[in-house]
Amino acid sequence: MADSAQAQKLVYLVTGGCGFLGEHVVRMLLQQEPQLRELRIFDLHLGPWLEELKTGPVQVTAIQGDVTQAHEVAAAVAGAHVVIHTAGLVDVFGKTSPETIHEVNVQGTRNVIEACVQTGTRFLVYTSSMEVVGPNIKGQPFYRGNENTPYEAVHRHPYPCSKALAEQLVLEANGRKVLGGLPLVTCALRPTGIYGEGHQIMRDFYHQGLRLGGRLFRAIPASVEHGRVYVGNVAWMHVLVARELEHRAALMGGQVYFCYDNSPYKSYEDFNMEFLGPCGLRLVGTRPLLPYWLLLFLAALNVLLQWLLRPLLLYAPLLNPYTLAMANTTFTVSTDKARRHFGYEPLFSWEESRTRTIRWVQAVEGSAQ
Ligand SMILES: NC(=O)c1ccc[n+]([C@@H]2O[C@H](COP(=O)([O-])OP(=O)(O)OC[C@H]3O[C@@H](n4cnc5c(N)ncnc54)[C@H](O)[C@@H]3O)[C@@H](O)[C@H]2O)c1
Ligand SMILES: C[C@@H](CO)CCC[C@@H](C)[C@H]1CC[C@H]2[C@@H]3[C@H](O)C=C4C[C@@H](O)CC[C@]4(C)[C@H]3CC[C@]12C
Repeated sequence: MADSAQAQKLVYLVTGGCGFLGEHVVRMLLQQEPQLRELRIFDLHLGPWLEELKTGPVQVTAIQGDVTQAHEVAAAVAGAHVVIHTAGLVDVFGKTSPETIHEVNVQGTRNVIEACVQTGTRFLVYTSSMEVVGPNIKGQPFYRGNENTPYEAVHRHPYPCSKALAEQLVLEANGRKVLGGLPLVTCALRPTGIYGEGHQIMRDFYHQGLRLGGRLFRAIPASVEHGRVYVGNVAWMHVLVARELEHRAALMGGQVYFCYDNSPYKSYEDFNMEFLGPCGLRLVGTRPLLPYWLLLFLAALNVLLQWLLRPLLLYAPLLNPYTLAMANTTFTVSTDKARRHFGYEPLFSWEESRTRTIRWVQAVEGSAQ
C-alpha cells in the first residue's frame, strides 16, 4: 500500500482530453500508467463521461479551458510533470475560418510551450499529424515511407499548414530551459488517419450509407492506399512516449514518430468497409462509378455552394477538392522507429481493433434506431 502510494507521484495534463483521441489517451493513462497521481483533463468542452473517472484511485481534475488563452493554459500546466497536447481544431471541411484554425493549432501550441517554460514542466508530447508531411498539393504518392523518406511537403490548406507550423514550434522548443534551469524535452507523434470507437467521420459514412439504402458508391480507385491506425494504439504510443521521454531524453527529444500498427494497407473506402460491411453496408462498384474529372467538378461545386450558402447555413459536405485529393493520393507509412526508440509494440492487434470498431458502429446503429 505504502509502495503504491509512493509510486503514484506524477501529474499529467492532457489537453483536448475530451476529443476522439484525447478520451482514449485519458482512459489509457488511467489503465496503463501506475505512476500517475493526478490526471488533469483540459478541454473547451468537458464530457459527462469524466464523472465516472473521478471515483478511481487517481485524482482526475477536469478543467474547462481554451488553449488560445495563455493564462488558462499556464494555470493548468503549473505543477504538471508531463503535458500531452492533443487539443486542436481538426477541420478539412471548411467549417471554421483559417484564422481560427491557426489560432487554436498554432497559437494554442505556442501557449502550451510557453506555459511549460514558465512553470517548469519538462516533458511535452505533441499530437501532430501525417499531414505535416503529406499528401502534398502535387498529389505525389508516399508509399510505405518512414520518418526519413524524402518527400516534398508543400501545403496550402489551413489545417496541414497549422499542424506543420505547430510541430515545428514543438521541435524547436526541445532543449529550452524551463523554470528551474532544466531543459524541456519534446517530441511529436504523427498519426495517419485514426479510426476506432468515437470516430465521427466513420459515423458520417455509416449514416450516409443508411440514407442511400445500405449502399456506398466507390469514388476512389481501390489501388490508392491510405494509411490508417487504430485509436487505441495511437493512445498507447502517447502513453509510452510520455513515460519514456525522461529516461531517453537524449534519444527521443526533438524527434518525430509516425503512429503505426498492423492495420492493413487499403484504399480509404475499402478500409472503412472492414467495419461498415459487417454492419450491413455494401460498397458498390469495383472501379470508381464517376470519372475523376466529374468528382473534381462536384468537389468544386461544393466549395461554391458552401460560399453561397454561408450567410444562411453551414454547408460542409465530406467531398471538397482537398478531401478528394487526400483520399485519391497514396500515403502509407512503414516504419519501426517507435519500436527502436522506446520499445513500442501495438497493444491491439488488427483483429481486435477491427472487432472493437465494428462493435462501436453497431452500437451507433442501435442508438440511432
Ligand atoms: N482524427 C485523426 O484522424 C487525426 C489524425 C492525425 C492527427 N490528429 C490530431 O489529433 C488531435 C486530436 O484529434 P481528434 O481527431 O481527436 O479531434 P477532436 O476534434 O475529436 O478532438 C480535439 C479536442 O480538442 C478540443 N479543443 C478544440 N479547440 C480547443 C481549444 N481552443 N481549447 C481547448 N480545447 C480545444 C476539442 O474540444 C476536442 O475535444 C488533433 O491535434 C489532430 O490534429 C487527428
Ligand atoms: C471522396 C470521398 C468519397 O467517398 C471520400 C472522402 C474521404 C475524406 C473525407 C477523408 C479521406 C482522408 C481523410 C483524412 C486522413 O485520413 C487524415 C487526416 C489527418 C488528420 O490529422 C485529420 C483528419 C484527416 C484530415 C482525415 C479527414 C477525412 C479525409 C480527408
